[in-house]
Amino acid sequence: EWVSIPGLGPGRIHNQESTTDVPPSSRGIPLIGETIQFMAAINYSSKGFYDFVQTRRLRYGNCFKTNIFGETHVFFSSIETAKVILRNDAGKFTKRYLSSIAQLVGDQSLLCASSPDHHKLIRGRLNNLFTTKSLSLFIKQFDELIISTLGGWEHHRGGTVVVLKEALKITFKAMCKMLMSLESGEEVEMMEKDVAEVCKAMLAFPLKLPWTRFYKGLQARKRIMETLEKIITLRRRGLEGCNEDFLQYLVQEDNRGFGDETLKLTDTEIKDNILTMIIAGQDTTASAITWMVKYLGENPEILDAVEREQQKLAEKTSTRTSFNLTLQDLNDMPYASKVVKESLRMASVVAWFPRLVLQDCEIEGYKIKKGWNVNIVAKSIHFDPMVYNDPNKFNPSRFDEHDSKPYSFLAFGMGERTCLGLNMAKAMMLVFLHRLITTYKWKVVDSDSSIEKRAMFSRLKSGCPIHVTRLPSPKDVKSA
Ligand code: HEM
Repeated sequence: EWVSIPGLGPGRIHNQESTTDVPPSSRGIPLIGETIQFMAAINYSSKGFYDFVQTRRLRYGNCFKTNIFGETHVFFSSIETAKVILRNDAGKFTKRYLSSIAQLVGDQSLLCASSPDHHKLIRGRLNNLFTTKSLSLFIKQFDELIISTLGGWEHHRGGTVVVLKEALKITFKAMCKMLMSLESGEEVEMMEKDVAEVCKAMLAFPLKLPWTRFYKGLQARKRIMETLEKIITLRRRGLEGCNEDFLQYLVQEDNRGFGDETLKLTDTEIKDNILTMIIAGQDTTASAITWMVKYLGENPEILDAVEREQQKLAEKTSTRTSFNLTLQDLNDMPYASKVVKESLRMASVVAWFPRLVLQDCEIEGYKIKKGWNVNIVAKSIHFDPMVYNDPNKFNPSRFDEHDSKPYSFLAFGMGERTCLGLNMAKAMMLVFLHRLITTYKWKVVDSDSSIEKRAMFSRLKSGCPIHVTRLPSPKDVKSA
């Protein structure tokens, strides 16, 4: 169970020494600061990074300062500050990841773009890809993918599958198809392994020696870039049919040229951002799906309610010529949508959002200096009892009321850096849920809640193994 700390209002200070306007902190060791404690939490604690934050929140309150990798970091856990920093009205903040992460996903990546102008350019170009039309096509493709994958689960190891492992395979395939129309083959398998190596290296100590995780991650990135280069070259030469995918759109728009060279994305920008979208979309969504299955497995009444809703929908779709799920079907899943939202709150897959301070400013009464890093801890907000009643309880109905506090739900971030793929992520979770529930009776066979060590996104260590037994299909039920 996550520890919740009642009564920690914004800026409440527990440290007697902190009477100045500098955020409370422990000094740590000169130069190294609290790097060791931070890395220890990521590498050894069953709650990962969150353990580092929670220990200090208990000591100092919702705001504390520390030093990691030679830089000053201030962590904030209140909705008021989340609003100030994520809205960024005065342009005082920009995003900045640890430089090791930027090296792995690429310095042209939207995820890491620090310069506001560069971010705006890339975001503008990528944003065009996330239309309702592409979402509808994606839902159909994802549904077909899920049906074909899920179909064999009852024959797999006596009906036991590890949800995270399967979800990672499925979301990887979905991303590759949507982005580049890549479906199977050696290239895809190699890339899947390499993307996993890149992800593993993200929170590793940034040492470039051949046996380190970081080095292996960089090598994997190099191989991915070479594959993407080959694919882009073929597309630019018009040698690869007329695919309706994100890459084709990016290449075509570039060929049209807009008459403005500055709006063109270079091949490096395209490559970095294809990798970015695979990383941003695969691991996060697979982790969220896994947590959702775990929470439902632990809450049978909620599972019953969502089963009723989904079976009703399955009866409806089984009478249609195409029984694939549509965007409209997903809009007709009000309870499952709340299950998805509540799972995202509790899982807090992206636990914190890092920003760089561009100008001296004051937050929560503390002086924050230019050059410092400020971090919004979404997970602390999601588990704050002042924000969510009984936050450790999995309760989708808490979202029945529509008047939630602003900046209280941060699973996809907020403001100018909000997740670009949020509708696709929610769609994947809903389609997965529908097919799992209407195909199988299932139960979780390992209740461990520990988080996987060293993972960039919050992932369940057990991977959530489940045992499945096939249900009769709605058509069989009718004809019986
Ligand atoms: C459940 C799944 C997902 C979660 C929880 C998630 C969460 C997030 C969060 C919290 C951010 C903002 C971080 C910040 O402000 O510092 C973000 C950004 C981003 N996400 Fe997602 N995401 C998910 C799925 C996806 C998918 C499927 C895609 C792509 C298809 C995607 C693409 C992106 C991109 C490109 C950004 C960077 C946006 C920018 O900086 O302007 N995400 N995501």
